Amino acid sequence: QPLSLNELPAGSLGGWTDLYVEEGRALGLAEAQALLHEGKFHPGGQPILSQGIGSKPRWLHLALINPTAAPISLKLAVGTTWTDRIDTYLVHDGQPTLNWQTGDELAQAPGLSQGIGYILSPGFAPGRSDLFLRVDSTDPLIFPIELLTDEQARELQQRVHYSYGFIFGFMMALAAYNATLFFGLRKRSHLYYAVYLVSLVVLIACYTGHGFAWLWPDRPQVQRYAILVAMVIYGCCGLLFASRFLALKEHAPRVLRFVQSFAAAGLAAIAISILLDSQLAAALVAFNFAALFSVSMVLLGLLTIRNSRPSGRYFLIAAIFGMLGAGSTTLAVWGGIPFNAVTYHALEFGMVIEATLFALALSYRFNEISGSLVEINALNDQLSAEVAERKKMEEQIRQLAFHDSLTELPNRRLLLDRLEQAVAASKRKKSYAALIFLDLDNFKPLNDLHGHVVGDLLLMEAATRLQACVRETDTVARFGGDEFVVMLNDLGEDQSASFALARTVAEKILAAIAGPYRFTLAHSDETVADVEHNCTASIGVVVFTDHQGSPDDLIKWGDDAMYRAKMAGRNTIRFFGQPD
Ligand SMILES: Nc1nc2c(ncn2[C@@H]2O[C@H](COP(=O)(O)OP(=O)(O)OP(=O)(O)O)[C@@H](O)[C@H]2O)c(=O)[nH]1
Repeated sequence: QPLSLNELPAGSLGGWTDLYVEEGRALGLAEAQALLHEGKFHPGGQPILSQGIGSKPRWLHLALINPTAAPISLKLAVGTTWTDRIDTYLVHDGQPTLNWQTGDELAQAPGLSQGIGYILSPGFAPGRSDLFLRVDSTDPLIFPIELLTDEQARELQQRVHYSYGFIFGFMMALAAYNATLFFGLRKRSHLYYAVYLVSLVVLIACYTGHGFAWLWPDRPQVQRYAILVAMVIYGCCGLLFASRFLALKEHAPRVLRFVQSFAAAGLAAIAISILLDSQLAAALVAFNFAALFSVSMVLLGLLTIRNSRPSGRYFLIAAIFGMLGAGSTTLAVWGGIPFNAVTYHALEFGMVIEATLFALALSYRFNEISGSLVEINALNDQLSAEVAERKKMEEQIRQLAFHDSLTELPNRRLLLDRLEQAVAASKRKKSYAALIFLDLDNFKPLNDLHGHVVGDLLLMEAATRLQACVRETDTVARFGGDEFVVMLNDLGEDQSASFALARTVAEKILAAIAGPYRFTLAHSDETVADVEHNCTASIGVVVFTDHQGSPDDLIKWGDDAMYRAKMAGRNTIRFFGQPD
């Protein structure tokens, strides 16, 4: 029963066709017509003919009738963009009126419509027409046939263009975002993810015919393998990303080796198929690889879940969507499940969901890392604080070891060290230095009368006064009890000038110490008492240069001279080596 062009059903017209499978040599139109007359064609049955990889060429016949008095022009949309060869004949009143060849075997394939197939604009004269289509494809043979009005065809093309615009835009934006993240964060998962997305865009561009239409329209030999190679590369990029994201190297090195071998085997097999120029072998490799790839992604996700890595959960869900999508489309194109809009576009739906979930997985991973970074920073701060505290303690220990805790002046140990340096320096510079040994006079009665606290206050005050008498480069040390030692460096090369200088300082010290001391004491019964005390010092001075003595000698000589000052009635100065 011819199909009326006035009342065309929606969707693919495969159910209205008659079908003949070519055995052996290729037939011409006349032979096909004869076979149709002989009743050798059988009903097409399914709306979309789907025969899988490497099927035999087929003839399809569609009887049509234009019941109007005027010619009707329609759009005939047939095949998929990867169909190798389509020969279309329109016969009116037994006479061929149209003979049209296309398919991705031909350069500048006529009528190629990206994302749809091939679109032809036949005119149907009033009365009966017979449409004969010979289709030959090593790539999976999927053959929708639709007759559309100009308006419907335009709408279909627009819809397809917008959908792919969205898919390409979404994937490329995500890829660019992840590439940027990689350059910012130097995390290779982001880079591999960007590469994986780009490989997916390339794959989609290949099988929708965008590549063939825009990039290599004159190279059908490229088109012959482009989709199949893109399928394998896409799988390898997916595995690369998964291996990195799931850190297989660290957590499952054996699985990583297996994944690497699988990817290498896929690449080698497709390369060999191309070298042998076997499109059939390449198609079998690509489809088997794609199917195994989908399964491996899910297995990898399961493996990481088993190893209780939380980001593996996102990965698994994403991989399941990806697998359902890629698996459905692969099987539909391969001929395993019915080919329709849903199964055909399942890959794209699945991938948009997968990409979104992978992006979530990556941000989750990012959160995990920044969480650890915050912890590390906190630990670092704690550690820095502890190091600072330790340094402070060390400083305190050094202070205690080399300083007197009451007056904070250098103690005897540091004094000996400085004396050693001073002796060495005077030797080097040939200049004089002086050691002033000082003992407070009648200090004990102060302690006895007012207590040790007052004695301490006086010692501290005496230390301050001593420091005020000398230069910063000189040293004032507490030798012990009420004894202090002042060292004067660099008095010059002249002996008598050095003696004079040392005397001047000693006298200055004598005067400074002799000033009255006033303290206000707060007793435990909350009464306050003012204490005034006059104190003097006996001073022994040693002026030395070069190797006149060791530090111990110098101190001893200073002590002797001081003792002479005590003997001379206190509050006076005596020089070592000089008569009284
Ligand atoms: N308050 C206080 N007293 C101290 C400290 N170290 C030593 N003394 C006291 O200082 C006194 C030192 O006495 P001496 O130097 O022997 O005698 P002095 O009374 O000063 O008499 P001369 O030196 O002979 O004039 C002792 O009574 C010590 O107990 C200290 O750190 N604080």
